[in-house]
Amino acid sequence: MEVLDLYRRTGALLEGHFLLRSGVHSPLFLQSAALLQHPLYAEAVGEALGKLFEDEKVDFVIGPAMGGVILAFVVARALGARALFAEKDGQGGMTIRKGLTLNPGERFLAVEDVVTTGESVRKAIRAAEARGAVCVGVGAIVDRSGGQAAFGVPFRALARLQVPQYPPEACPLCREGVPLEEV
Ligand SMILES: O=P(O)(O)OC[C@H]1O[C@H](OP(=O)(O)OP(=O)(O)O)[C@H](O)[C@@H]1O
Ligand SMILES: O=C(O)c1cc(=O)[nH]c(=O)[nH]1
Ligand SMILES: [Mg+2]
Repeated sequence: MEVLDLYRRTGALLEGHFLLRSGVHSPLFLQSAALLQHPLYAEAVGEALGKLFEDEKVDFVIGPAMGGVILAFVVARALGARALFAEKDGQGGMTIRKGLTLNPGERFLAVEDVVTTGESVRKAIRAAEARGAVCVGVGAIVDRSGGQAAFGVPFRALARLQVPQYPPEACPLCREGVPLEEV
């Protein structure tokens, strides 16, 4: 499966001038919600990503909300595991709501729609580790970190992209006056 085609086909591959979560600017943005709103595509992505981790015997899959919620569900379904999510805690971190079951020693896979710095999925990992679970891998639909993101466990993605990104003060799109979009 060529996932970038799915992004393109569903109008999820945006070109322009975007502010990313990490504060940098980029001419390309992957709007995963536009792809994952299609259950059949979401399921296909979940199966393909799950396949990359089928030997890991995970108890649950967790993703950082919002982008990681549907993804964790479809990957968990493909692996026969539980699906959890971590939520922004309003203080820069992520938390897992009390009602979600999570036992010390359980093995989990963390999933993310798009990894740029990896900081968002790292926060979800920390939230699960704080409850005693053990991270055995990180999966992403797209790794756009340019090989920079690392988690100390196997990190696998369905696609890897090399995309320009700029600190705001050195952004050529800002200099050209292209309006900045906060998606
Ligand atoms: O690797 P990073 O530098 O952390 O950037 C990537 C993150 O940014 C987006 O989430 P965002 O928090 O913007 O919004 P969401 O609620 O739609 O997931 C995306 O879903 C990733 O979680
Ligand atoms: O880095 C981000 O914030 C980011 C990049 C991207 O392509 N898509 C997304 O949802 N977030
Ligand atoms: Mg996200």
